[in-house]
Amino acid sequence: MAAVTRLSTRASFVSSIANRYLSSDLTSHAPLRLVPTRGEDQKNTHVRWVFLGCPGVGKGTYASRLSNLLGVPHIATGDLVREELASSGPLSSQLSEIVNKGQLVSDEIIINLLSKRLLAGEAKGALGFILDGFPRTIKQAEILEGVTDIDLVINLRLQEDVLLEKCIGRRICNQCGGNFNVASIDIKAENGSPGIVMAPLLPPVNCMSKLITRSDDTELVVKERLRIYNELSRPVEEFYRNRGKLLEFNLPGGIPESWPKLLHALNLDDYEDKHSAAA
Ligand SMILES: Nc1ncnc2c1ncn2[C@@H]1O[C@H](COP(=O)(O)OP(=O)(O)O)[C@@H](O)[C@H]1O
Repeated sequence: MAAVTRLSTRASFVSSIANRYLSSDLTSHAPLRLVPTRGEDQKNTHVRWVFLGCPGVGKGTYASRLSNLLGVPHIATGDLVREELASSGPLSSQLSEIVNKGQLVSDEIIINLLSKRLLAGEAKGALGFILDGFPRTIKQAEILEGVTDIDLVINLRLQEDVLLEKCIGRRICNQCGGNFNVASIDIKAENGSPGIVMAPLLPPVNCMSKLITRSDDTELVVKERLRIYNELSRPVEEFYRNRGKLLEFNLPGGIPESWPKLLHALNLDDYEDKHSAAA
């Protein structure tokens, strides 16, 4: 029940950070608001969770499932970057060069995209968030800490050879946006490390002809993203570990094996039962 209790923690009003943390040219953009501007005494039920983990680990998959279950927006900064890329707006060519090399976009650009997304959610009355792909640097974690209390940080873990295969096998339907994976993973237990089996996550027939691969999911770029994760994002795990907020979760396999265990780790097994009974 601990997680359900966390769902009803008090709302906190978040004010502008732009002039506290960012370069002056950003102060004209939307401030980063992480929680709607409602009364502190109002009993808002919301979640302020963060997903950490290497590229390809499944942050998007599990964050999106939890978002549906808990009725909280799933905000993936990678999706915001890809939307900006697809919009052919002023940032588009600059972003495509960075993303296709597997590098990180500047904190300024990311905060700006995230702020806009949060304000749009706020305008629709969204409460709380499940962040995926942010924070990715210590500076981003400090910015986040300056504006809101994060309740929980879930760190998804998988061994690196599996991550590489999963990224390379990832496919997206360019019509419905569904995420699939053609990789069939079967790694035997070795030298004390457990084996892992992950069945492919194949698309329905009507998506088959519309599958695309992300331009940054090539072997070379994935290896660079993993290197950058280890250098810049791994310290973020330690940041939250030191604050007692990190839940480490070693994925035991694909979605059928991992999802129930993740719900159990989050004390949400009852929550899912009640949710499906009410639906
Ligand atoms: N918080 C962030 N800070 C900087 N760059 C980011 C951030 N989130 C996403 N990006 C950019 O978008 C790309 C795709 O992000 P994402 O879909 O989260 O990828 P991954 O599968 O590597 O976790 C990243 O490689 C990076 O260039």
